[in-house]
Amino acid sequence: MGYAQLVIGPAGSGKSTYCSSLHQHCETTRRKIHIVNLDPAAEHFDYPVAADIIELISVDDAMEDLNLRPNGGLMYCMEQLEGNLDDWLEEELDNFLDDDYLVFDCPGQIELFTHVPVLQNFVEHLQRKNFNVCAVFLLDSQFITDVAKYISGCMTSLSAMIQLELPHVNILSKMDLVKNKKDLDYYLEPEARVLLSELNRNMAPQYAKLNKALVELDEFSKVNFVPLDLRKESSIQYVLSMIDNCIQYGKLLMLKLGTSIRMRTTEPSKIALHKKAKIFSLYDPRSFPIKL
Ligand SMILES: Nc1nc2c(ncn2[C@@H]2O[C@H](COP(=O)(O)OP(=O)(O)OP(=O)(O)O)[C@@H](O)[C@H]2O)c(=O)[nH]1
Ligand SMILES: [Mg+2]
Repeated sequence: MGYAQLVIGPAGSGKSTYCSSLHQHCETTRRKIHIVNLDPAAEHFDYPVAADIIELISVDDAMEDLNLRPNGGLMYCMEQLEGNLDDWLEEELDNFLDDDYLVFDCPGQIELFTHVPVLQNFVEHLQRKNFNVCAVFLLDSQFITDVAKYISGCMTSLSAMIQLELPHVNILSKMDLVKNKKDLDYYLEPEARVLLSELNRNMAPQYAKLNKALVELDEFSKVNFVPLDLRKESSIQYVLSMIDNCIQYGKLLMLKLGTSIRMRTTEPSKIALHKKAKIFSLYDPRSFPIKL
């Protein structure tokens, strides 16, 4: 059983920076993760690249060979990825161990997770290879300076959730740039009634019916954001443990640990205590209180 995060979100939302900080955090905590670059336009990396789509195709090559513009070039590259799942991806995955933890740093074109099936097929392939996959959707906290932008971010996330049909964690990135954290409480625990009145106040009256329909969407209540401040290890750990929970990372490890503890000690109270400590630190996000 392998584990994977699919890091998605609009362009510039902080996906690659998140991957790099996550890698550093895992190094510090002596945990092994591998970051795979799926962005054929990426040139510089702040993390060691365990596998790279550029070895298959790059946007520059696609643009030059087919006379495409950057967006067309990127979509072409992603189609190439889709067509090479059984060979290129298969070969790359063979380089990892069965229970490895991979983090896929995706491009920011929103069509990739709204209406083009590339990532959907990619995920299905990973699942066939026995990976537990979680979608990690990043939204720039600067994006939600007003309620309309917040709703638009939620809709994008929702469409990724519906398309990918994966366990899904929404992250509000770049929290270090938020001056007044209190302003965000409103969005982190949104109330439909308050959102609606705010929307109506900001928009022309002809949108009132649309606003009401949007805010009352049942699925809308499933979109919740977790703030992430990369300056704080506790914040990274909190987000990571939420994602681990979603993909049940640690369950197998815990079983193995349980067995090895039992082999070293036969005293039942000690076994229970050790197990409890491990379960708590591996699974429970509350063991890493988040301070904003
Ligand atoms: N202050 C601050 N800046 C950040 C943070 N995360 C990312 N940035 C900046 O935001 C910009 C975009 O970050 P990236 O990590 O490249 O974003 P991305 O989502 O990978 O972008 P694309 O790959 O182009 O879609 C860069 O200038 C980063 O330095 C953060 O947590 N805080
Ligand atoms: Mg990037």
